[in-house]
Amino acid sequence: MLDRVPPADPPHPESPGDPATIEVAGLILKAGGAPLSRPLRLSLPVGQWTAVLGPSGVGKSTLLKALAGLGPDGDLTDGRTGGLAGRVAYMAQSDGLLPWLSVADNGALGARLRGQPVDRVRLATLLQAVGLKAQAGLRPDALSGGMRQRAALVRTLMEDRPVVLMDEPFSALDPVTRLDLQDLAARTLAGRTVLMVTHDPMEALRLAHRILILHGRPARLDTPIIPPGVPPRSPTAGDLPARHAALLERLHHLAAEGGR
Ligand SMILES: Nc1ncnc2c1ncn2[C@@H]1O[C@H](COP(=O)(O)OP(=O)(O)OP(=O)(O)O)[C@@H](O)[C@H]1O
Repeated sequence: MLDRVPPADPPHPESPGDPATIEVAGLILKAGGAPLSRPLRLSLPVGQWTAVLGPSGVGKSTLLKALAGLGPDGDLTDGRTGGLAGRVAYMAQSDGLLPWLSVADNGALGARLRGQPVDRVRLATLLQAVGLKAQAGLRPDALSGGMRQRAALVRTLMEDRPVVLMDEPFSALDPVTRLDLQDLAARTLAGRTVLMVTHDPMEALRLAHRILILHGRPARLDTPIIPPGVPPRSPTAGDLPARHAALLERLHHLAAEGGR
C-alpha cells in the first residue's frame, strides 16, 4: 500500500540559536476550571518524537490542547513569546474533517486557509500512501472510521509545521495498516518535534525517542523512559517485546498506586 513519501522540506531553523529542547514548566492542566494536575514540567527534544501514555481521563488530551495553545496555562520556557501557537500542526482525537469538503480538499485545507499554494503532488502521494487514492473525491461521511482517521492523518502530514501534536492518530486502524502508517508518519515527520498521545505501549516503543507517563489524581509525570535505538523500531526487534512487558508492568503499577 505504501509509496515512498519524501519528508516535507526540513523544518526551517526559525531563528539562530533555536533550542535543542522545548521546555514546558509550571503547566497546570484544568478541566471545567478545576485543576487536573500538579504543575507539570516536561521537555520535548526538538526533532524527536515524545509519546504520552496514561489511563483514560488522566488529562493526556488536555495536555496536548494546552500545548497547541487552545487552552494555554503555564509557561513555555523555550526562549519565545506566545508559546507554540502558530508553529503547531494538531491532530485531535476526533478527526475534525469538514463534512462538506472532499477527502482531498480536507487534506488541502491548511494551505488554503493560509492562502498558500497546495502541493498537489505531495497530497496525491500521501493519499496513495494511506490507501485513499480512490476515495479522494468522497466526502467524509462516505468513509469508515479508519478511513476518516487516515484522511485526518493526511491533513496533518500536509502541514509544514515544526511541531506536531497528535492525539491517538492510529487508534482506529487495523494492526497491519497501523504498522504501515506508523512507518509513514515516522518518515514523513523526520526532523519534526512530535508529541503523540497513545494508549498503545508498543506504539510508543516503536515510534518515540522518549516516553512520558501521565498518572494519578492530581496528574503528574513519571520519570521519562528513553528506549534505545532509532525509531521506527520493529515490534519484534531486539528486546522490544521485553521492554513492552516492562512498560505494561509500569503502567499497571502506576494505575494500582491510583491518586497517591
Ligand atoms: N470540557 C470539559 N469540561 C469538563 N471536564 C472535562 C472537559 N474535557 C475533559 N474533561 C475532563 O478532563 C479529564 C481529562 O480529560 P482528557 O480528555 O484530557 O483525558 P485523556 O487522558 O485524554 O483521556 P482518554 O485517554 O480517555 O482520551 C477527564 O476527567 C474529563 O472528564
